[in-house]
Amino acid sequence: MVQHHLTAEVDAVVKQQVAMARLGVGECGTGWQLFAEDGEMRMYRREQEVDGMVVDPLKAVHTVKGITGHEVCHYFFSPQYRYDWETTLEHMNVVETISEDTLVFYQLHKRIWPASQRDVVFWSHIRHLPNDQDRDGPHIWTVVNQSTEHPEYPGCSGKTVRIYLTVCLLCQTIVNPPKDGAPISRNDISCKITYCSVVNPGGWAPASVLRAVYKREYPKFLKRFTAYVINQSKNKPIMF
Ligand SMILES: CCCCCc1ccc(-c2ccc(S(=O)(=O)CCO)cc2)cc1[C@H]1C[C@H]1c1ccccn1
Repeated sequence: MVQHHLTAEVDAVVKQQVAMARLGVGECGTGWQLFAEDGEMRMYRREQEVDGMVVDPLKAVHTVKGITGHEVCHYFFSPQYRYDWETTLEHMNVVETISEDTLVFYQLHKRIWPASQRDVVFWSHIRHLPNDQDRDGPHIWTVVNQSTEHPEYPGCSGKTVRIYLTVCLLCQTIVNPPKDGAPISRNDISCKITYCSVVNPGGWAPASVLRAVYKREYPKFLKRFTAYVINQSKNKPIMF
């Protein structure tokens, strides 16, 4: 099978991002500050600037009952559901289908006053990995999104500012089998979610504006997305 020119990059970035996501916030060195908490959800960020621009890495951990890692990654990766949960989207389209588990997206996000409107081109890859703690346990599922270039979407349209991002959603399914040997139901499962994101906002935007936007948007996004997966999955057979 002829390899796509991105195949090697996808494999390298996915491996690197999964390794990073697996590190707890304690282990990846100090500097992680908790900035939002809601029930089981904890959101951390590190204050980081690149060429005077705020690119604060974000790491969120969350545990959600009644859904699996496969289901969380399925709804995060698949384009047909995106408008349902990504409220900051003005337009999205699949630019290229590299394979059934690797797509290239274009996304135009709603303008966030006073900054100019942003857009992004990224490849998105979904993969499951053997669970190295529990050999016969459910696999770990991940989706990695990484900015990329695409000839049809040069980053200099003038009207919008091109952003750059690396995102890793890593999901571990926890099963507590019922004592009486009954079949596993949604009451017996939960999903440990780690969401890592680094967004370079492209053109300059005031640090105070960016930090306020991230502080507001990320918790909203993760709560809304996980609620969406619960609602979509509740009356369907469990996807392990
Ligand atoms: C002045 C603001 C400049 C940056 C605006 C912007 C653009 C894209 C993005 C973004 C793009 C993709 C992803 S994803 O995880 O791959 C899912 C697929 O959509 C996630 C977040 C974020 C933000 C920042 C609003 C902030 C924000 C944070 C979470 C959600 C929406 N907006």
